Amino acid sequence: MSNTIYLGYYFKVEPLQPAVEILIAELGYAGFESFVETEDGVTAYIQKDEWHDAILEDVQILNSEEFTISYTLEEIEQTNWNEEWEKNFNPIAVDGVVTVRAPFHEKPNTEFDIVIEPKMSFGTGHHETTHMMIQHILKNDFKDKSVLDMGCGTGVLAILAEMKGAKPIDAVDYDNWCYLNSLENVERNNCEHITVIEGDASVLKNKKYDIIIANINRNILLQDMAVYTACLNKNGVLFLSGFYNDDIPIIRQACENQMLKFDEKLERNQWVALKFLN
Ligand SMILES: C[S@@+](CC[C@H](N)C(=O)[O-])C[C@H]1O[C@@H](n2cnc3c(N)ncnc32)[C@H](O)[C@@H]1O
Repeated sequence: MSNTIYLGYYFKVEPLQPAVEILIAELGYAGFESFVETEDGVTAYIQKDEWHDAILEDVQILNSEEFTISYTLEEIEQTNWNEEWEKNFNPIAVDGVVTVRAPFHEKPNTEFDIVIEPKMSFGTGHHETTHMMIQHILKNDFKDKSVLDMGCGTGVLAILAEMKGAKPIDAVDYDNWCYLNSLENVERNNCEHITVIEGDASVLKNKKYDIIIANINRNILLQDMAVYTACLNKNGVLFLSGFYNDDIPIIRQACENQMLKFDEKLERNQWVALKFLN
């Protein structure tokens, strides 16, 4: 890690909230890896290798007339990411039942205590979509269910599924960093039933699951929906997130094309997490 070249985008945002929160979420989906909130906005980092010309094209809040957002850009050699995120990562509590925290935070009193070293993978519980997927997992029966966590990030959802009694569990991510980070976090939480796999939907051939959790993004979900549903057992459950309220009709249609039935919606700040039944 020590010599990786990053690009730092220094965003100035006026007024700050909720624009900064939305900006971070959108940049996260565009591929930015790390964020540091500042007095007048936010600094967002992306590896130079991951950067492309159209990186800000889908960041819709930049076109908003409600907020004034400007930025400057700088190339940096980042050597101390851990220190940056440790300063900015607070524990997250979901519904007073689950805490997602880093190893250096104090042990909480919640029923489920998930310790993750997020470094740069998505899945600290801070994002709306992770938060709602945690809520879905809490509300549903996972005892002895086989589970796929597709796009596992830090592995946080797979880890909670195991804590709720699921087994066996496959946690899949196509990003090498997320794969390694999930392996670390699985071990850190003493999970025994999770297999972490590096890859995309192509690794799902001949697999079957009672429950599939996929918090990815609209386009990947639409692209891989048929593969997911082929892996879902009869009476299985599919949880989807990583998209906005406005995307529901197209996602619902894709699920209904696969004969899945819409069952429940959770919503936070226009992000949604849907539950479908097979
Ligand atoms: C929004 S994050 C979700 C992380 C975590 N599951 C959570 O809920 O916080 C989406 C993850 O999906 C992964 N991903 C994106 N496209 C993928 C694909 N086609 N196959 C597998 N993983 C993918 C990304 O690397 C990222 O870690």
